[in-house]
Amino acid sequence: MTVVHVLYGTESGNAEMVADDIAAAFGDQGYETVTAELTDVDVSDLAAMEIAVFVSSTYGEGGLPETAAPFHDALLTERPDLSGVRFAAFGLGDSIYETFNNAIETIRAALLELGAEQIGTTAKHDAASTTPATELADAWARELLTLMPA
Ligand SMILES: Cc1cc2nc3c(=O)[nH]c(=O)nc-3n(C[C@H](O)[C@H](O)[C@H](O)COP(=O)(O)O)c2cc1C
Repeated sequence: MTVVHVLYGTESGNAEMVADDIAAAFGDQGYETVTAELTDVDVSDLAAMEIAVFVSSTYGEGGLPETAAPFHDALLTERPDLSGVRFAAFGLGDSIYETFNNAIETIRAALLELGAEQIGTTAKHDAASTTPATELADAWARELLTLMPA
């Protein structure tokens, strides 16, 4: 069965919890999952991933978390051909900021530019809402599972 890579960038741990939840939802359905922080992902390994789920919070003025920025820089420098990669995207942010959830859009844009194809909708958790990120992650992962290739 397809291996699902869940790759996250975080500053204070919320994206890691979400990544763990998404991996658990896929694991429950029999998928093999690999969860990794983006600092530990080599851009040159990305092209071989059939399915990658990106999870990232936003920091500063709409910037990437420190653990995701080097990965994004490397993507734009090394420019791997990602035409065989399907990805899904889950962002965490806070609507108090004008730059709400910018980081996941930045990552999405780079992946699409390099030929990767998105599956499903981009989730955008709002820390100002009453919905816990893990609750949104569970619902979103269930929806994503229905879109997975056989
Ligand atoms: C200093 C600081 C700056 C932030 N900047 C933004 C921002 O520009 N846009 C946004 O949508 N959220 C912003 N956030 C909200 C975080 O993205 C949100 O709290 C998220 O859940 C943190 O996830 P993490 O624990 O995985 O880093 C900021 C939070 C902090 C503490």
